[in-house]
Amino acid sequence: MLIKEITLPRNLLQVSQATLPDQQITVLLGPNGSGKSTLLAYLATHLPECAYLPQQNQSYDALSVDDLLTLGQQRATSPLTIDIVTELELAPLLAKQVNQLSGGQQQRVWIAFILLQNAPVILLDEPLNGLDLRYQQRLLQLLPQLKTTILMVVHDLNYAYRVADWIWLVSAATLNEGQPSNIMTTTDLTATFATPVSLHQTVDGAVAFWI
Ligand SMILES: Nc1ncnc2c1ncn2[C@@H]1O[C@H](COP(=O)(O)OP(=O)(O)OP(=O)(O)O)[C@@H](O)[C@H]1O
Repeated sequence: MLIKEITLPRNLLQVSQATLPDQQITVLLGPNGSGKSTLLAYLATHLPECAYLPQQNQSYDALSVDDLLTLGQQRATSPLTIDIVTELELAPLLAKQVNQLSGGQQQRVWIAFILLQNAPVILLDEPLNGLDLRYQQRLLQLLPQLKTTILMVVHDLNYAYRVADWIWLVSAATLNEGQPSNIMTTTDLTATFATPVSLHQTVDGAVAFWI
């Protein structure tokens, strides 16, 4: 596994370097206000060739969905082989204006806009915001197929555990990183979120976090 060493801002975290595994999914976990969005915004301006989905989307609202997705495609240096419009079921929305869509529909469109750019690094700040179960599941299946380097903020521990190859856990200006089973321990999660977290193993071996 190739690992990118990246430099982090000293004013945000006590650690100055972290690893972003190449073509893997890294999930950034941490409490509200711990600096996850700030870190992603910093990386978006310091990592070359990355596509960035902020927590609040920019306003290209007057554009049609079709035009916005075309803009995403135009930013790609090579076209994506996966059909994102089909994967995220966007065909019925193409003729509509982005600002005429529901919150969850808009989020799907913005995710598609980012993924279509086929960037070597993708930064997603809480991409699950507004997505119902069906599209959370779609994204869970879609992201690993992209085979690109992804760093995403997720609050749902179970989703994080399932999608992540690697975890960054931020808290009190520290960053602990490693494989999900090493970092997402009940002791560390309980301490990080100042909330009791327990872990249950189902009969088929799946792991479930409970709060
Ligand atoms: N626009 C801003 N101006 C001033 N301070 C800000 C601004 N945005 C965030 N902060 C501060 O920076 C710190 C980190 O915020 P950030 O949004 O990065 O946290 P976060 O971990 O993404 O939180 P959340 O889980 O709530 O999204 C917080 O203390 C916050 O108050």
